[in-house]
Amino acid sequence: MNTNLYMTAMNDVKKRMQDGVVQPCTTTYGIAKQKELGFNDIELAYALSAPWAAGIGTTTTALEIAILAMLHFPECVRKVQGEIDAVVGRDRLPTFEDQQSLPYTGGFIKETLRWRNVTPTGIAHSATEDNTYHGMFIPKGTTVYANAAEITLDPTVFPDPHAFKPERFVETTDPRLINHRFGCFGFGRRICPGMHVALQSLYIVISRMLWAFDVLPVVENGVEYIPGADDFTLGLVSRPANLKYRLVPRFEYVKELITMEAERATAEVAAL
Ligand code: HEM
Repeated sequence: MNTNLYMTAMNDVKKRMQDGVVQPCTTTYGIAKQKELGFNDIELAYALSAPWAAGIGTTTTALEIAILAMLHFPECVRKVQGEIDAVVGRDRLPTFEDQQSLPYTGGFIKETLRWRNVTPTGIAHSATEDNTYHGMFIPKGTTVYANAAEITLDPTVFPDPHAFKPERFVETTDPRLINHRFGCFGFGRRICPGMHVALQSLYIVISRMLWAFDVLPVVENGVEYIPGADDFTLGLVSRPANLKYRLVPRFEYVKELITMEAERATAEVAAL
């Protein structure tokens, strides 16, 4: 299935290159250099598309963790919505231009990624040389995991680490928090190359979601159901289990504005 998907995506760009209606991008670059790279079509399609696959499950999981946090910490949601309403108003959706003016919303996203880690054990690395760490000998070739989940709960950096406090990233003079590097994206030279795409995606989706909707618990047999804050699937990417919620429009013309925005975005993509 992946091969079909990746080949279709690449062939679409090839056709648009032939028709002269394409913006230069990684794919146009790769196609132009195919012979020089020595890749056949399938190899090239994978090289161009597969890195994005690493970004889909991870980014949607981060969004699900944000929704879980919204259900558990409605007072933080009200502050995000208050900030968005004051800065953006009611007549348009938030845009990337608003991002710098929405510090609490930014803090909410940072706190989401800190509170519950998308990849709690990080990705396996291999020691490239013999090491001694805190008196423990780690021979070359050892598989090493960084305990990412614990790193983002370190009380010396994040006091009261199990509390959800977006303001810890806003009302601070601590350079470790101001320059917070998001442990959930890994470390060193193999740090996630899609980190900035992920952060921008989360900003635009979360700010627009909370501009438009209240995120509320579902009601089952007359009782509000809130998924457990520690109820997560096991695996490299760890998702909230049994996540259920309701999106309730915050005002009447939400549907109309969102439909208009979807049509505008579709037209923009078609024009590329
Ligand atoms: C919230 C979303 C994301 C999370 C939590 C995340 C997390 C990670 C982590 C932990 C690693 C391993 C880093 C290491 O080895 O130390 C990684 C690697 C990687 N990520 Fe992401 N990622 C996210 C989004 C994305 C996106 C959107 C893309 C692509 C557009 C992407 C592409 C990649 C690739 C290609 C690698 C492998 C890099 C390498 O091995 O050199 N990721 N990511």
